[in-house]
Amino acid sequence: MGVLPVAPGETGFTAELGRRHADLFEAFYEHPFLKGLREGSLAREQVLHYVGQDYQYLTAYVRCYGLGLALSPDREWMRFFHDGVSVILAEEGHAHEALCAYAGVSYEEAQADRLAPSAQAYINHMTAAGHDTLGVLLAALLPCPWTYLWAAARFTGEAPLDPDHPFHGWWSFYAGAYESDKLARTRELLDRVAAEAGPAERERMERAFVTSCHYEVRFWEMAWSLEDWTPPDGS
Ligand SMILES: Cc1ncc(CO)c(N)n1
Repeated sequence: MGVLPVAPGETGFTAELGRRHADLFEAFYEHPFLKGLREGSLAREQVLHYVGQDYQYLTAYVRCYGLGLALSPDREWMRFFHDGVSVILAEEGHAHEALCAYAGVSYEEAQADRLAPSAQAYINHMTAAGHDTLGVLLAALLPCPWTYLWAAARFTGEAPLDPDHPFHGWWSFYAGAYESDKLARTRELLDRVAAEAGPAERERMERAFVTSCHYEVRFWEMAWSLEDWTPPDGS
């Protein structure tokens, strides 16, 4: 087991989730696609497949924040979802642009016109959570910032990021403060709803969280294997 996503002594619902499912964070970190992002060794078409799908994924993520707005009990929650939407719309493209620069294409050229199966499944899962409770929705949305932030902090914490690293812009974006605020805030709000939820809802929250963790790993696998809708040939 590598570096835990939760600091020793941290308490609360999300700390328990992180501890219980640390194996999925590890699978995320060790996936060959993320290893390729660390080592700067990905094939151009893998990077482009990822960018095209991730653009669509983040668009869906913004829609899920819209569902969160609709479920918000007060303006504090509304501000959280509103600010999250702003960061994604205004900032997160920079991470993709760093990948496009590596592949030598414009952002427009990297766009995909169809979701791959794993991206579609992840989006469907988050959207369904948005029709449950605020707690279940937020639990489904948490692995997105948590896995990336934790991975970026871990990687850039091991050694200073080489300014000439081919994916420097991508790693520095996720290691940056913007996202790290979002993670702390998401965990704080989720801990708060979990404390008020009954056992049945907390169980649905955990299930939603774990499913999203699995989908994070599968998103790498999708990009790594250039997954699309071509039916298996049966051989
Ligand atoms: C699939 C996925 N998960 C998490 C993030 C981080 O925002 C992202 N860009 N894409």
